[in-house]
Amino acid sequence: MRTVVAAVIVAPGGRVLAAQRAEPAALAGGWEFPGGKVDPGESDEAALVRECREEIGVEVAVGRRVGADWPLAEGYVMRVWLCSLASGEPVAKEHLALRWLGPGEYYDVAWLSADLPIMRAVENLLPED
Ligand SMILES: Nc1nc2c([nH]c(=O)n2[C@H]2C[C@H](O)[C@@H](COP(=O)(O)OP(=O)(O)OP(=O)(O)O)O2)c(=O)[nH]1
Repeated sequence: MRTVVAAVIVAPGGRVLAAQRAEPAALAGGWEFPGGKVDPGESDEAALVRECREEIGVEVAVGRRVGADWPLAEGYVMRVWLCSLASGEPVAKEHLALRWLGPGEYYDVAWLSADLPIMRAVENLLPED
């Protein structure tokens, strides 16, 4: 079983960063949390920081975990953490677009099917404004 890590980057005002996948064709256009596969020998947290640096050009501070292992297709599980921005502003290096979703906008994008329950869990963790 391989692990995919993903970062729910939370900014002031309860904004959450969503990223639109560019590939593969089956997932292109769907929205996800920045992240990717953990490399052999790499820790989950190191992979999370690396992927955010590579994909959106920011340094993140890793916070609390969201849920346990979230099932993905094809022998993968996803592990998710709340993160905050330590430095930089996100830019789409590998995605089609990035979008900050404020409270009331969390379901305004077409989340990948695995991500919809994660967004619901995140909503319960974020303080209400
Ligand atoms: N990063 C990320 N992947 C997700 C999410 N939801 C979801 O179903 N996935 C799936 C899509 C992909 O099949 C897999 C992650 O693969 P990836 O393409 O992001 O991994 P990677 O950056 O390491 O890319 P690669 O080196 O394998 O090309 O997990 C999510 O929120 N974030």
